[in-house]
Amino acid sequence: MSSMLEKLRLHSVLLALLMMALFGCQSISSPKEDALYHELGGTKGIEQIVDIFIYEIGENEVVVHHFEDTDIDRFREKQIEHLCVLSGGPCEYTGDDMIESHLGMNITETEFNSMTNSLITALDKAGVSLGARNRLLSILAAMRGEIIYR
Ligand code: HEM
Repeated sequence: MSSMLEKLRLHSVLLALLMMALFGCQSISSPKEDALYHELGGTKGIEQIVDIFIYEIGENEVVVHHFEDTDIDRFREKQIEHLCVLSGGPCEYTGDDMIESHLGMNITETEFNSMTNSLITALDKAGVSLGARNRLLSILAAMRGEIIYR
């Protein structure tokens, strides 16, 4: 009985290896893991989104005062990495976590919503589809509690 089980186990391992050789590892684990990353236009697209987003923040009177002492080059780099990772792209986020990044800012709900609107404008201007935009926004909305009133 146990050798039968061992044979079965061996067969499934061999089958999995065969599938991996035929289709690649990704298609077995999760075929669409990086779909959002591609819908945002990959790294080039995300860079463009973040550049427009930074411009929109500069035009946003509700939130811009928070950025008075911010190193914008670092902010740009960390935003690009962050959006890349959140959308399933092949990147590494090297910035601070969300609580730490916004500590002492006492960001209000109104400010959070206004910042989200600036991002929506940026996604719109970059030509991101409504579906991809909404998927990204729902990922970001989940971080709200880590960001406001810190
Ligand atoms: C879901 C919403 C948000 C996300 C995902 C997010 C993400 C980030 C990231 C990745 C960084 C870089 C961290 C680092 O430098 O290591 C950052 C920094 C920063 N964020 Fe946010 N943020 C959000 C909302 C907001 C809001 C609503 C405001 C202000 C109203 C804000 C203001 C800032 C500022 C000023 C910095 C730079 C801090 C510094 O100068 O060191 N963020 N954020």
